[in-house]
Amino acid sequence: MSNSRDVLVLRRVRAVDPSNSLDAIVDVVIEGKTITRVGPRAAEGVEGERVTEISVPGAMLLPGLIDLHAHLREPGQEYKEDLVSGLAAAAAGGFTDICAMPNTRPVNDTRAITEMLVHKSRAIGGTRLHPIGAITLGQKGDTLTEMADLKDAGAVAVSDDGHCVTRSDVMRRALEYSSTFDLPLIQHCEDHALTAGAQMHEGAVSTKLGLRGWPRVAEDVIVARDIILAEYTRAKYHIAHVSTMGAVRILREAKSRGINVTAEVTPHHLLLTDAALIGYDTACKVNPPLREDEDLLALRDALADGTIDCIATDHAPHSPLEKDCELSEASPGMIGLELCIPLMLGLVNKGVLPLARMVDALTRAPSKIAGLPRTEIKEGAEANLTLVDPAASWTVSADRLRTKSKNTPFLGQTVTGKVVLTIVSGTVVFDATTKPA
Ligand SMILES: NC(=O)N[C@@H](CC(=O)O)C(=O)O
Ligand SMILES: [Zn+2]
Repeated sequence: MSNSRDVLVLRRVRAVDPSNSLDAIVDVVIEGKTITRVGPRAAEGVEGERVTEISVPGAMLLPGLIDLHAHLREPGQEYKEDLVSGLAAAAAGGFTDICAMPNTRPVNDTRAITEMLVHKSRAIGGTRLHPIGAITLGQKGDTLTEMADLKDAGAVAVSDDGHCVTRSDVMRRALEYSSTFDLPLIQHCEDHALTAGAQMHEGAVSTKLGLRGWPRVAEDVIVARDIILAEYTRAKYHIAHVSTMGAVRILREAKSRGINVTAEVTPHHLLLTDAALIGYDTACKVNPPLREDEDLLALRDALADGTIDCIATDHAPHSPLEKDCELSEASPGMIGLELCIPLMLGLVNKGVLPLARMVDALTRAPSKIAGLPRTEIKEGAEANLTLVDPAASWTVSADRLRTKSKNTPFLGQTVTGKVVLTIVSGTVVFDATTKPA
């Protein structure tokens, strides 16, 4: 985890940082916490006892990845995940920074819990954790939290994720209140009255399986209403895990009118459809549900053209208690931190997603939304970096994952692309360079 190396040299890496118009084979020299040299021959002459060299043939160096949406389950559900396992999974996934959703037990709706998360995660070290505070007390959707306190304690955004703020009056006040503290408000867009009893996306597959569905419009009506309220209040509004073609259309139109709205998409919504539910696999039960081909294509297009700003994992660990059961009993969610890079590189390799957009969507874009310091590859910047071996193939299996929970439909699949090194503020927090890929 820690390292006392004074100088770290990454030799001949393909450094990709679109925010600095960088895509070149270079050496990168890190001294202490800082990137001191970046260039084709930057490592020349750097030698000595305290120099550590890392050379992974064909490796790609990215600015440290940032996840706006992860569930670490602490406090309260440590049997699914805790800060130690969640931060270890984040580091192994290449994330230098992750934002933790507040749907814990109890809900993070107070200064005390936010402070606990900040202090405990700092003591653990490694990937940095940025708490997200609740919008309403207990995420019940009625009474606003003390957002000034949450922000002061370290919260970077507010969200009732897992639940939607459905009341329009509450949403209006929440947007007004959060904007006075310049906190982005992240909405889980679901009109719960339209999704009661839903197990999956409403469509031909749900009909065939005899399962109650969550229609696209349950997401679309909230997105539309919220954008109207965001325009009215001039607040910073962010859509969590957008999943429908209708929401994409509304988002695109809002952006074209200059409204302050942003959105994230998950890897699973870019790769899977409701067809994955045909075997009643509880690993594929997730909120919002996996949709249809036309949604998936709309999401891909919108991510590629920047209408959707960023990729977020929505890492949602659940134990066998919540997943080894009937679909109707199962909790929604899937893990994501350690699969994000291979899954997204898969889309890059297929020509669906330009590499520069993938990198931007995992680095600059989320840092801007959450107001976090940027991670970047340039001389003088703090060394927050992710080294990836884009050619390494590996098979996803429970024993290779650091997260406590193994709920993913990608188990058993062979993927290409592997994070080999994660550096936070000059310290190596994950290192697979010496182990076989
Ligand atoms: N995505 C999910 O299906 N589940 C999330 C909650 C959420 O992000 O809505 C969870 O906390 O398990
Ligand atoms: Zn959600």
